[in-house]
Amino acid sequence: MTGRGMKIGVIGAGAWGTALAQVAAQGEREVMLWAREPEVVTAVNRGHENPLFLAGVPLSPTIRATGSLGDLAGLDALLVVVPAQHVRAILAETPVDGTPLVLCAKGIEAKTRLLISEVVREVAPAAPIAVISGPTFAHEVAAGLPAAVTLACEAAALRTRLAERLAGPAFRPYASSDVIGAEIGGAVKNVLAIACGVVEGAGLGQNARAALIARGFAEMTRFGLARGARAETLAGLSGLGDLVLTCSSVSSRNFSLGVGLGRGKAAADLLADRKTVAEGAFTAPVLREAAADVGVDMPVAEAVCALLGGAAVRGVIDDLLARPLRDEAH
Ligand SMILES: NC(=O)c1ccc[n+]([C@@H]2O[C@H](COP(=O)([O-])OP(=O)(O)OC[C@H]3O[C@@H](n4cnc5c(N)ncnc54)[C@H](O)[C@@H]3O)[C@@H](O)[C@H]2O)c1
Ligand SMILES: O=P(O)(O)OC[C@H](O)CO
Repeated sequence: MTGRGMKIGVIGAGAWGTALAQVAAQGEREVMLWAREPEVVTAVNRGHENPLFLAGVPLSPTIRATGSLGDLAGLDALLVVVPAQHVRAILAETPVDGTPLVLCAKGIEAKTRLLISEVVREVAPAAPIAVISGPTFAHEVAAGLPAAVTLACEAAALRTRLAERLAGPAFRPYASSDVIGAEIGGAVKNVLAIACGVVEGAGLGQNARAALIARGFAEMTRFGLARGARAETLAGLSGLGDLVLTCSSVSSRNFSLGVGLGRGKAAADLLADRKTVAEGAFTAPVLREAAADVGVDMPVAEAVCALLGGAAVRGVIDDLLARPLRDEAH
């Protein structure tokens, strides 16, 4: 079978799961979308919209929503798009067996320090794994605006089939075999986006933001290389590409969280009662631990942890600027 005939299911009907269902439904192909919220199931099936997470985007009528994970049995591939901290629990209830899983969450599991592919190898050991990651605001992708992603999978045949299945006139997957590299870029950029939001919120200027993106990329690269990622993946769509996007726009939930912190608001207040996820808030503390595990210095990520923990913005910035001078290559 060519990739074009693959039957696709999507687990998670937040903004990104809904946008990816829309991508997979191009050409009037059927897609099964699992939503946790019954009102989302009803809205997608009756009104072809997801007002809770992707308001204002008309969805393809060939997307069928379900609240039962059992309805995903027997499909040819499942896109896993629940937030990183929930992937383990949701997959434990999903009939996966040997179905390929395409991991789309950007984060690190807090209680284990595992990348999501490592979590999935524990919970669904027979499933082949791929990762989609890159600079993709869901509302733009769902509206059919051009976007490109890294599609990483070690198995060349599956990689090709998934790329054939998901590519569209405006959605371009670029193939890679570096699963860990694609995951690390997506997870780390969310933490760095919070830092860039702080720069914006505290009014520190465009020079400071550009410096932070460059030094943040140096941190991402040090950590990624220590964990076995390839440098070209980190410099590609899922690393530098997504870092630049997320560090430049209030469309990013992580950047916006940072703006609030930079204006002196408390993290607890900014995070309370939110329906949408700012993954960097969960990733920052575990990234600090994971970096220490491999002996990598990540001062920007450390600063984000301090701010999320309630430290005053001015003091954290002063500490960052007062660090000993060093070679740029380190
Ligand atoms: N939104 C984007 O533009 C975008 C783009 C690329 C990647 N991502 C990544 O996709 C992942 C999902 O983000 P999103 O933006 O689609 O979500 P969202 O913020 O739009 O919605 C929150 C999601 O979390 C789910 N959820 C909440 N509590 C849960 C629980 N206990 N168990 C399982 N699911 C639960 C909700 O059902 C909903 O699907 C994240 O890792 C995010 O970083 C998002
Ligand atoms: O809104 P954010 O910060 O979760 O970013 C969304 C995507 O990851 C951008 O690629």
